[in-house]
Amino acid sequence: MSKLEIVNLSKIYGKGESEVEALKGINLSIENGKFTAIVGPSGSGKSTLLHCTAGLDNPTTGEVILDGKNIFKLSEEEMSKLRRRKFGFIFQSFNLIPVIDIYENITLPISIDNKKIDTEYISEIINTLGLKDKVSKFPNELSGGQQQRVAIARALANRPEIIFADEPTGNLDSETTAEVIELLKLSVEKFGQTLVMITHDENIASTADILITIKDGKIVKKAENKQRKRH
Ligand SMILES: Nc1ncnc2c1ncn2[C@@H]1O[C@H](COP(=O)(O)OP(=O)(O)OP(=O)(O)O)[C@@H](O)[C@H]1O
Repeated sequence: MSKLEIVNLSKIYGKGESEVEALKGINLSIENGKFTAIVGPSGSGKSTLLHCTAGLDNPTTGEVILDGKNIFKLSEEEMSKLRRRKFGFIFQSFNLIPVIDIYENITLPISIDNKKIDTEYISEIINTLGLKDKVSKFPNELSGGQQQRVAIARALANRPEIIFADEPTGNLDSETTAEVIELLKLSVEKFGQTLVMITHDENIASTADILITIKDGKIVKKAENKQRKRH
């Protein structure tokens, strides 16, 4: 069953001579509980697609349907609630808050929403991501890989329906990359969440359930990997 329907999405940046058609009529269903990887050359429109799909940017035309509703028809308040409650984000830069400790960083999406923290679930995430002895530390006391694990934990904290990740390992060395990706996939499988990830890394892409290739703002290939190893 699909979770999110992307319908005829297009995005034009700029006007006149400086106009760039970044997305040209994208149609795609994001499948529930699966890991979808998006690959393609630099400038092909991957980040634009991810940002529009996640409601971080407005498309020029097209719809993104979640729970039967076009997210671009939501009010500003409904849209920010949607981003806060149903979506989780992981970017290349970890975007942790330096003045609060790791536990507070991880639980921030819940406290911002004035929700009660499910301490058992949060402990499970913290243990799965190997962060148990780091919870009272501050971001600058952690390595890049550890900070990205915190960002993953934060993205999982409010049990989002979908996690969007834009080159989440772009700033990490290859060993840490492998470790972070394994943990991300393990978390997604263990907690049953949908993951959409942009990556330049062919090894990572080859482990996805669904591999989408974008070129010049269009989907040129959609491949399903039925053999993917499960943990
Ligand atoms: N804010 C913007 N203003 C104008 N043009 C933009 C803007 N953002 C992206 N573009 C252009 O839109 C096209 C698609 O960019 P996008 O960042 O989506 O590609 P990408 O596949 O994610 O690239 P990369 O792999 O290098 O991150 C590019 O030609 C880019 O220069």
